[in-house]
Amino acid sequence: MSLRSIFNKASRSVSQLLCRNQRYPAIIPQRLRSDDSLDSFDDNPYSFVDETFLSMKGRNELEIKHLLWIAADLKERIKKWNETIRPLEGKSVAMIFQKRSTRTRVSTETGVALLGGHSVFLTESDIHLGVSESLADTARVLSGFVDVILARVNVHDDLKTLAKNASVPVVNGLSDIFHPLQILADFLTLQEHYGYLHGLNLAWVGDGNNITHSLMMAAPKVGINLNIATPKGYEPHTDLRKACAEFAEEHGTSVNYTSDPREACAGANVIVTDTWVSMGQETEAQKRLKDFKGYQVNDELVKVAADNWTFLHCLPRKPYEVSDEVFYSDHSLVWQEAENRKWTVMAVIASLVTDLEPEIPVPKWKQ
Ligand SMILES: NC(=O)OP(=O)(O)O
Repeated sequence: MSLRSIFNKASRSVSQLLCRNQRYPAIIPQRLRSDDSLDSFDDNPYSFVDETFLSMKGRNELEIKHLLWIAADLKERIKKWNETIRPLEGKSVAMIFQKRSTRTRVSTETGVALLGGHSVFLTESDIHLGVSESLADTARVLSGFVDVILARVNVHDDLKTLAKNASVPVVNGLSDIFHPLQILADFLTLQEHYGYLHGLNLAWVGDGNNITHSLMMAAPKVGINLNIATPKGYEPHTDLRKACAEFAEEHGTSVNYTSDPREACAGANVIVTDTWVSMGQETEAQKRLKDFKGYQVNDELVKVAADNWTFLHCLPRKPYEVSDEVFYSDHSLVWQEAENRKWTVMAVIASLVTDLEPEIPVPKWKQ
């Protein structure tokens, strides 16, 4: 045994001893189990309870932090200590994709494999999805084969249909309304960079889209203050603004909306943006490029940010929304953020179907 591996082993043992009394309550998988809970799937896509992992609207502070802790634990133990952790041995994940993907697809496939599981990538041309077999029937059939369904859909209602009819957990791999997996990766990245989440001021600059909505459902709960700048007509959904305000009030955080990117970025620790033309909006491209003029995150805009500012982007990136100077700067955490998609989706899937508990010490959430 080399000196290095003896040192690694000793460090791991000390970590495990230190964290023994610091566990959060385990997350109980909140799957649909009885007809009673079907009532929560009403016609309003914004008001349902998050029964599986569709939006993070229904996830509380402890659950979000527990997922981040599991993700950090997997990253440290597998990547740093080279441990073998295989809680998904014998388990399968169906990955339904109605849209293209690099990060969500590859992070899930490789992450599930790393945990000992098996994934099946299914596009609309592979299965009878909504064409010669209804989504509901597809959900019922897949539930007999796999332990988790992860789906990237055009319309959020399709996720609800899958979740309503599946007897296994359904994970949102992106919909028109939410992208919760991305937000977990963002939080893990910020936790790694700053060493805490509570008290960070995060400025969103751009479209009030699925990423914005997911940030709004989670950031106030973990102590992050939000300043959201969108052009008129591209604001986040009103019902979600109401929910976000309630989360902020409950957790003592702030949420502000403006159409002025400079106002949103003033004093910001974290600046986040996304493409101005999401998948499926290609026909609106010309109008959107015009409407978002002045919203580029660039050297001029970041002058008003805090000295320790960082930049996040879910990717893929276009130069319209962020200049090369910012995107490739030392302040940009985008590659670390992309990698963290893997550790966080692993945490979500493992926590839904196994009793996996973290072994590293609980992260320090406050400065
Ligand atoms: N951020 C993200 O979801 O990337 P993909 O579209 O490549 O999955």
